[in-house]
Amino acid sequence: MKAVVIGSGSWGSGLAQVLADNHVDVTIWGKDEHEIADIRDHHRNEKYFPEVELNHDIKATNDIAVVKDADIIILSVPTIAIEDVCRLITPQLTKKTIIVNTSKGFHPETNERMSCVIRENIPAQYLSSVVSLIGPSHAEEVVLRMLTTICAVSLNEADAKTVQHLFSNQYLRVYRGNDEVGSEIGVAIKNAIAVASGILSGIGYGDNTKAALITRGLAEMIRYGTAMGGRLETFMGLTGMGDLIVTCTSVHSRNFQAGYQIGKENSAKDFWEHNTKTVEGVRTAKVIHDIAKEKQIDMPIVDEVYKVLYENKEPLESARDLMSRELKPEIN
Ligand SMILES: NC(=O)C1=CN([C@@H]2O[C@H](COP(=O)(O)OP(=O)(O)OC[C@H]3O[C@@H](n4cnc5c(N)ncnc54)[C@H](O)[C@@H]3O)[C@@H](O)[C@H]2O)C=CC1
Ligand SMILES: O=C(CO)COP(=O)(O)O
Repeated sequence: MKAVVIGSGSWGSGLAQVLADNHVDVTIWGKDEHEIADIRDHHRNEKYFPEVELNHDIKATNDIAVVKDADIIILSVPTIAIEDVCRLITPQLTKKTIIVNTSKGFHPETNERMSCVIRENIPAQYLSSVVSLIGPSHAEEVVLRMLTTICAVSLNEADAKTVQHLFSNQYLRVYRGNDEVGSEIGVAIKNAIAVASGILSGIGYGDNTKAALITRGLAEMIRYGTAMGGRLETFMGLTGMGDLIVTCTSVHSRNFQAGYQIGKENSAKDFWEHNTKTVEGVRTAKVIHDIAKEKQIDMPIVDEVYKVLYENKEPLESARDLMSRELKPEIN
């Protein structure tokens, strides 16, 4: 089995190491020459994990021809780059391949889910199926081989099983699922809620606030996700509640960190001017806000994140407005 990981950032490096630990022949392809040279020559990815020595069996290259005879290709780039990398690899493909999606969010213009974007851009003769490998998994902990569980979600059960077995080991346990809609929506929305979690912590609120945010954030995820066709039980699992918890509570989360800065400064201005990191929740908040408005789905937390990010609303005012909404029964 030959695997190629597209993307030499934090998650691409983390997943490549899992495969190398499992004795799979794995090569990382990246466009960033410095990241690739660092992995290839020094077995490190200093930009993301300054203290970590990666598995020496991970190969790395800038040459996209590496995907030619791959049995499985793992896409680990931000959602804005998924269509580009599909177009880049397609002319190289010579046989049917499993494409693994690991990105969390929507297409930057069409707002489509990642599996749909991949199916539209990789011709059927080269695509066995799309499997999304998603769940609560910060790369910073996976590279240190800390116990982690994720889910291989696909409409093709045989390919989901292949991915499940390929990645599972003593520190990474991979479950299987087939609710593509629910899972992909769950892992996208949790990023927008994690921005809210960071904002509230940045303002200075505590654990009660975080518990409230996670619980009511889950209610919004379920309301939106089931309206879009996801199954209720999916949102109780790793790609729903699981990913929501880890992203809303972890210092590793870039979505949480972005929100924290915004809450501390009581403004999103500096974030917009200076951010260079991958913060998927920022665009996701806009997508969910726009679609929920059109479909009249009540999403008060996501709406306030949207207002802070795109309408210059002060986070303190957003928190006040959330608390002074009409009083309701808990289950709705
Ligand atoms: N970092 C993590 O712990 C996890 C990240 N994810 C998801 O994985 C996706 C990728 O995120 P990260 O690896 O964390 O981002 P990152 O910011 O650490 O790395 C992104 C990588 O993609 C490359 N890239 C960007 N645009 C590109 C393009 N047009 N063509 C080729 N390469 C391009 C960059 O050079 C960089 O190497 C995101 O959707 C994220 O939500 C999912 C689970 C865990
Ligand atoms: O998706 C993740 C963990 O499951 C990574 O979260 P961040 O993108 O917020 O760092």
